[in-house]
Amino acid sequence: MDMRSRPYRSVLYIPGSKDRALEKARSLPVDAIIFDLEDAVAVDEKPAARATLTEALASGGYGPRVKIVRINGLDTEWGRADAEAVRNMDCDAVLLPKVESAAQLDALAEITGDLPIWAMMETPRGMLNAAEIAAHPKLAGMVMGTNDLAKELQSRFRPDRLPMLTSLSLCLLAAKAEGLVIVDGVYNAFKDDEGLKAECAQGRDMGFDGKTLIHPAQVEIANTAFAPAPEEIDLARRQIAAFEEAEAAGQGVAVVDGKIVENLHVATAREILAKSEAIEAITAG
Ligand SMILES: CC(C)(COP(=O)(O)OP(=O)(O)OC[C@H]1O[C@@H](n2cnc3c(N)ncnc32)[C@H](O)[C@@H]1OP(=O)(O)O)[C@@H](O)C(=O)NCCC(=O)NCCSC(=O)C[C@H](O)C(=O)O
Ligand SMILES: [Mg+2]
Repeated sequence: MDMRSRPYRSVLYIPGSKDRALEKARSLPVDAIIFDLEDAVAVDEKPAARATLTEALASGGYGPRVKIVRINGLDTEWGRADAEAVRNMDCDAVLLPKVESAAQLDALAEITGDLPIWAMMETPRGMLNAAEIAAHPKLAGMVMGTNDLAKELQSRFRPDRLPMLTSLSLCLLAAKAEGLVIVDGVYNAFKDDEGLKAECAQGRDMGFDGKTLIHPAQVEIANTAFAPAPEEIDLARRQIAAFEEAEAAGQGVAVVDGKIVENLHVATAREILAKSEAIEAITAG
């Protein structure tokens, strides 16, 4: 399956330094994993984490989960060594934090070659340059870094995320314009299921492909929120059938449940069914 057509409902951060978490992730029903060498790893542990992660990935066992390694920024003392190590790791993509320009992606690509790049979108300048960043030829996905963004914006947490909406929308527009994957930021209160559900629902409604997570307890909620619901699948099937029937009768529009169905709605219905099948395929396999 092509990297961009895979599901990304649940994208779990795992500190690259934590053996127990690296082991546990092999059995968690997540769509993708971000193996972190940046903020989840203490300064004293950075070089050791790089070695631990290289070994864990070489040992395998992560199955169909997309494996993304988040390195430290290239302007830090660890960034270059991380990028050189990632080039030889068994992973699907490299994730660069605090991306603010396409030039930063060029610099990374010089080290990591053909490996797809993902960008953390988490600074005001990154938001303003989102279109340029998304258009980079090596970029495959964007990850919202809402903790860093809140720090930079000096905004407060609100359940409705009003202070974040402009930034989330700018990155969504940039990612969608280029056909990239884009996943929402983390929900820090990992024991607050209701809060997480609400934030997942908001992210799903906005058009995000999934949510980044910090704890295994968050996985099921994200998987449910970002998968097509049974009612959506049923409606998609009925829309396709009704439209095909209308077309056969020489008409360009059908009506289902009192609402019009045109070509564009059929395209969305087919995407819903394709996503549902992709989820079934990775769940079964
Ligand atoms: C938040 C945690 C520190 C909590 O850890 P812990 O106290 O160990 O939790 P539990 O005892 O409830 O853990 C139960 C079991 O689950 C495993 N576990 C915990 N977290 C993970 C994980 N992320 N992946 C895999 N497995 C995990 C424990 O090992 C226990 O296993 P077992 O022993 O078998 O029962 C911890 O969850 C944690 O460190 N989370 C990740 C934090 C992180 O990655 N932070 C950085 C990313 S967030 C960010 O930076 C986003 C962005 O840049 C931004 O700016 O917004
Ligand atoms: Mg961050």
